[in-house]
Amino acid sequence: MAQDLLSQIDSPVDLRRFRESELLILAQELRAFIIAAVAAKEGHLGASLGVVELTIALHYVFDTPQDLLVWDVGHQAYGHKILTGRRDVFHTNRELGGISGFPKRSESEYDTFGVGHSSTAISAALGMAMASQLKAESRKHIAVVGDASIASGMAFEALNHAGVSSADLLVILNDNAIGIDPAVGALKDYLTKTKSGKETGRDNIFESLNFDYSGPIDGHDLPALIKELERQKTLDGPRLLHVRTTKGKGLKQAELDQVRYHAPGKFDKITGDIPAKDDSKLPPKFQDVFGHTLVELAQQNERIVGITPAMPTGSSMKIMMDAYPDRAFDVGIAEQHAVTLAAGMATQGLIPFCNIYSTFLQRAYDQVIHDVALQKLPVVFCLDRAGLVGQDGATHHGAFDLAFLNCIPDLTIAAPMDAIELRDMMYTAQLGLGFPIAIRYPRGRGHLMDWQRPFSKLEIGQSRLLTTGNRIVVISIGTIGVMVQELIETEKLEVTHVDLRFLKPLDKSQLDEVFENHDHVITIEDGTMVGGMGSAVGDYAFAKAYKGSIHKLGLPDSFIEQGPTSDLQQIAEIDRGTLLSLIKSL
Ligand SMILES: Cc1ncc(C[n+]2csc(CCOP(=O)(O)OP(=O)(O)O)c2C)c(N)n1
Ligand SMILES: CC(=O)[C@@H](O)[C@H](O)COP(=O)(O)O
Ligand SMILES: [Mg+2]
Repeated sequence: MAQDLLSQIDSPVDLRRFRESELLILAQELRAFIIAAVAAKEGHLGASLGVVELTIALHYVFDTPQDLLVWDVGHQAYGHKILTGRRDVFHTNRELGGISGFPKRSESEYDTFGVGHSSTAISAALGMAMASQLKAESRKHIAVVGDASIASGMAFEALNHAGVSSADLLVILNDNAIGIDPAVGALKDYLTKTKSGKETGRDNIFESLNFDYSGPIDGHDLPALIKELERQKTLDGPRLLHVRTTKGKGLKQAELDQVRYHAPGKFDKITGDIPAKDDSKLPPKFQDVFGHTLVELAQQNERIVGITPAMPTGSSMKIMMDAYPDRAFDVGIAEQHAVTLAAGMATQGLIPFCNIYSTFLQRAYDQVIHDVALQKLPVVFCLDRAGLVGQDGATHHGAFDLAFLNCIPDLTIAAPMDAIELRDMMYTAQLGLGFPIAIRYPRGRGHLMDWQRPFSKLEIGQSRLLTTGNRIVVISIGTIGVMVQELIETEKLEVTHVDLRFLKPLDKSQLDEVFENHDHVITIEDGTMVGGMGSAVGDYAFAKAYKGSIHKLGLPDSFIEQGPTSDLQQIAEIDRGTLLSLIKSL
């Protein structure tokens, strides 16, 4: 790039020295930098490309970090990171020991709020604005939130509150008409139709909530953005600036196929092409086993419906949506609603398969307890991305589901070891259980090529004895059992292995037997050790006055950062080497 302005920017202070004409060149450089970095190292692409001009304009006009800028989700904040002192370490984005893929308070004073889950920015920025008022500090507070994220309940709650506050809060609605998948819902229709605030007057939804609404303006017109932000800077109180952008802006393929280029993996930085991969010789991803199995079951059972909160592609619910458009629903980023919607459907005899990433179910905890379990409604929760997820890091690991679900009465909790078990659990779940069940499985692929076997009904709460040894028993839950079994077989260990299958109800008769015949119990899981499967087995052993030793392997009581899942397993000591050493030491 001829001028290389980007390399002159170590902080937004440097940026503010540029002339507006130079900022246009800088936008090109920043875009090229993001494309090159993500092409080589993977990560979120489309969202950051769409806000290049907005990011430059915000740091140019506002006095960051004195003025507080909050990004929603944070997957669009790559430009922000690069302009705020992290250009030279950006090649470590999402790597083990590198910078996080999301804004993170411990990483930079410009990262005012840690994000990863959506729809928090307005609440957080409002909280900051109210704190500034109380402390009589003069600063601006800006929340940048996407069109899909603003449709979430939490964002509405924040708008509702902000509208009756006098807080100095500027909400920038970054409207690109898409989330990860095409945006859904009535608000999307409304936003698409919105013309200028002046034309719609008090009919404008944000004005009705007491916000000073401006826009929509072109989010790629840098001079216009700067002008408007300069104006906004002189204002006070709750205001919303509606900015229209194009996700993937500046890379043709990313603009044309916005879903694929949300996080495309490695690609050619010049052509944008994603290298063709032949996946036909690989075992399927668990999400695809879920999607195809759901369609198979739906063919046989017309009471089955599918629900996803904004993750049709990631969860493969899309397979069901394509096969049965009238029976599968993307409800937008609305985990709480998704769970209670499923509960409502279940009251009327439907069998909802509600697929939610483990980490995002955290948002709907009360709904699982109050709306589903307490009423014993037969909702089938399929919890994808359970366990460690890799590069998304601490905000996204599905570390807590086993622990937070196990204390809920009347909820069955299952975790398949492989694709066949996943299918059989889904099959069993729709046979008219009369109670809710959560089936959790991880990100990525299983290990079985031959997985599309005829269904078998599983006994709820019954484990599977995989090997019989003596003295030592390893109890695993979920896919980590594959590693355990492979270790036992390759090392020819005389160790008993129980694939627990169900955390709840616990297979007490199997546990009684292994306590009776073994001196040492090892539990291993890819969830937190605090309150997880090991705790449940330990509690039962205590109740039975088991005299042997119990060794718990699981995620520690600390947040685990990003990195390749296999590295994180080693760090968390739930890997093959750790298990082998432990077995040998016993
Ligand atoms: C609570 C929660 N649910 C789901 C997600 C997964 N997710 C990440 S980005 C995204 C779409 C966001 O769309 P939008 O707000 O329009 O931002 P854009 O990607 O278009 O910039 C979703 C569903 C999440 N991060 N948090
Ligand atoms: C930012 C966000 O929350 C999603 O984009 C998430 O990174 C998707 O994760 P998967 O890649 O596991 O679908
Ligand atoms: Mg969007």
